[in-house]
Amino acid sequence: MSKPKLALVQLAVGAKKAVNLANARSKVLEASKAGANMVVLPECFNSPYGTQYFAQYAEEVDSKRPSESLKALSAMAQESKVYLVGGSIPELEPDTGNLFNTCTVWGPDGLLLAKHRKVHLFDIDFPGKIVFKESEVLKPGNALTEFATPWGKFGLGICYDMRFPEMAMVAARRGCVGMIYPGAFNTTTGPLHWELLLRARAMDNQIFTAACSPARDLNATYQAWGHSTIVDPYARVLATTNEAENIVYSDLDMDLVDEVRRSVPINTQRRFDLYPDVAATGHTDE
Ligand SMILES: NC(=O)CCC(=O)C(=O)O
Repeated sequence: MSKPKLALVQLAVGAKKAVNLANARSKVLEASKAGANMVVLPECFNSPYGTQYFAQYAEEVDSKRPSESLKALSAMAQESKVYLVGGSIPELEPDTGNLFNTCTVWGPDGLLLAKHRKVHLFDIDFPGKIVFKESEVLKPGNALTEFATPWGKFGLGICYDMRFPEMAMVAARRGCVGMIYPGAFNTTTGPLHWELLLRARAMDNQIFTAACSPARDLNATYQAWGHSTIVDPYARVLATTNEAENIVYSDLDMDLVDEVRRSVPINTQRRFDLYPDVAATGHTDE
């Protein structure tokens, strides 16, 4: 099948972890019944998003000793027979006590396919609007991550990671056909940059991009932007939504990746002689 259906579950996340897990399960099943082959959950899908919550909700991420959220994700993927990008959860590394913001990806057999620790921590200071410092409590991951599906390889990033074009560029040069970002932008930077970043990453790399947010909770300390969005390799928005709980669907025509690359062949026109400090890794002319 060259047109898998992608579903982004813009989940309403609250303070009760068990409720979040149950809600995620019912939405993943709903998406699967609607024909989705790949389903994405948002950043921090099992806990409210905020530095004050990470330690309280954190779990070990070890598929050999699955914790509450990992068991739930594995079961959801298996029950619904989808590729499941399990949003992210706060991860506790038991040996060091370090905390990470971590995404896990599951196959339709319920087995763990990939684990990505957020590489670029969300530290911003937008005067009069928002100050947020993930690095006060989290450590950054130190690896780029991709996972294989029957429709091609996808790169993974978490939210703020989408601001770094190098990550998506390297994934595309390594043959990824898309980037998936569980994310939780806010009401200051969301309207400014969320869609623009997704379209930019798609356009520069001629890949699909998708970002899945939690729904906005007006009682939460952090107001998520919502607007979960899927973009095609021409940088066209295929599907999006507002801030309410919802599932965003789109069929992905995988032939578009080659089509746009034939029409606008930037992949074979790069001048690495003029920018030798930019890696040519995986570039099609190598
Ligand atoms: N959770 C995040 O990383 C938020 C990123 C964000 O809002 C941004 O503007 O970047």
